[in-house]
Amino acid sequence: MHNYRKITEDLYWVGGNDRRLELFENIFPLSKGVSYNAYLLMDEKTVLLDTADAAISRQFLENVTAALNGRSLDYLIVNHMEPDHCALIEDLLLRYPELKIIGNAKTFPLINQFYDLETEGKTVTVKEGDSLNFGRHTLHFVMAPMVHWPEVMMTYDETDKILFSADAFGTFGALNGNLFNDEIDFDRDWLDEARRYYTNIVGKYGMQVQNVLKKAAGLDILMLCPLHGPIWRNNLSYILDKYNTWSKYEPEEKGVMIAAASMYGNTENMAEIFASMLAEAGVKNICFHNISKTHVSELISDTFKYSHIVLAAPTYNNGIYPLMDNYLEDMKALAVQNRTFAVLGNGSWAPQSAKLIESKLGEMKNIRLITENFAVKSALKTEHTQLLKELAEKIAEELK
Ligand SMILES: Cc1cc2nc3c(=O)[nH]c(=O)nc-3n(C[C@H](O)[C@H](O)[C@H](O)COP(=O)(O)O)c2cc1C
Repeated sequence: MHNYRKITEDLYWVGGNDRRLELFENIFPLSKGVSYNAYLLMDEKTVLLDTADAAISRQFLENVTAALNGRSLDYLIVNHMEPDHCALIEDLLLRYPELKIIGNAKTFPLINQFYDLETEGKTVTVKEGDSLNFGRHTLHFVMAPMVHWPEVMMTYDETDKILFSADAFGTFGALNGNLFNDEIDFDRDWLDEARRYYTNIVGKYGMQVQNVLKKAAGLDILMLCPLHGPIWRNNLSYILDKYNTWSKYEPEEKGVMIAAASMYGNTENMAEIFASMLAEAGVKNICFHNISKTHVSELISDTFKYSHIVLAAPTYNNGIYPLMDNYLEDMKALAVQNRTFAVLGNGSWAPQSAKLIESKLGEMKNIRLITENFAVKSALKTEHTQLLKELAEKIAEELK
């Protein structure tokens, strides 16, 4: 049975939710599912903006068929060629043989790479600033390369002032019936997943996001329609400001994130004691992760969120404890920058972890280190506590 939704007089949401998928991109845990959004414009011509993931093919096709209400589909705009949004192009071509596909010069080679489709004579290539009229609506195309693939573009409806923003402004999390941001408590229920989505999926491409934000600033936008998560139809500055902060790699909050790795509990104990010292020094905004329990995507999300980060890890085979090493590699890959780090090391015979972690942090941009090879042997002893206390007080002072 179809489950499409009306957005405006002639625009419909024809996407669907997947609450079964364990891992997005086979990496990121989805505790709250994910939505794949697609939009159908019913003008003199019928225009679909993106398709969906194969997992929701039946729901999507039923929605499109029902919303078309007996009409045929004239155009498909492919804003993004990632398979979670383009998996159903073939199904549409089979159902609507007259369908024309609108994309840019980078879209069509990707279609041919992923699929064996007969698209000869069925494509319309657009470039930056081009516009097409479909009756009442004129849509114009805004290239958004690397937000987060090279072919990504956004489509701006000049008539109703709606930006179809591809993956930008999207979030993990299935829609719970409510489709619009003004029907939900985004800050309470969605922000953490939106940050986790942005930082892990698009985080590397801050500069490209900045470019798109500049383009968006030149448009009069009343509604943002992303490919995942709720549609924004008021208070747009909230999500635009978040994107601005995240893409500039600026901390969202003054506070401390502690990421502790430990096998036998001694490094963890040191991190716990350090958390208490921070609290006693007056720091209120502290979050603590045992990195063996917290998925690295959440660690990355909090790394983007907090101003100060404490990494605590034992030495492992003359190297960094593997899960900490993996987290550091992810930080590097996602271009984490502009942060203050303190590193607490441990090792029973030749502690190396602090030195090695600090060296990796040194490869990242604008990282400030407030420790230098601080390491204990096996467990924290009173001889180290004064130093730790001073470190906690220094951080507290900086957060005032
Ligand atoms: C597989 C393995 C490899 C280790 N390699 C080193 C090492 O290269 N250098 C060192 O000083 N300690 C090494 N250690 C010892 C731990 O780093 C050390 O016992 C540390 O205190 C453990 O902290 P934890 O109680 O937080 O797990 C190793 C331990 C294990 C299990």
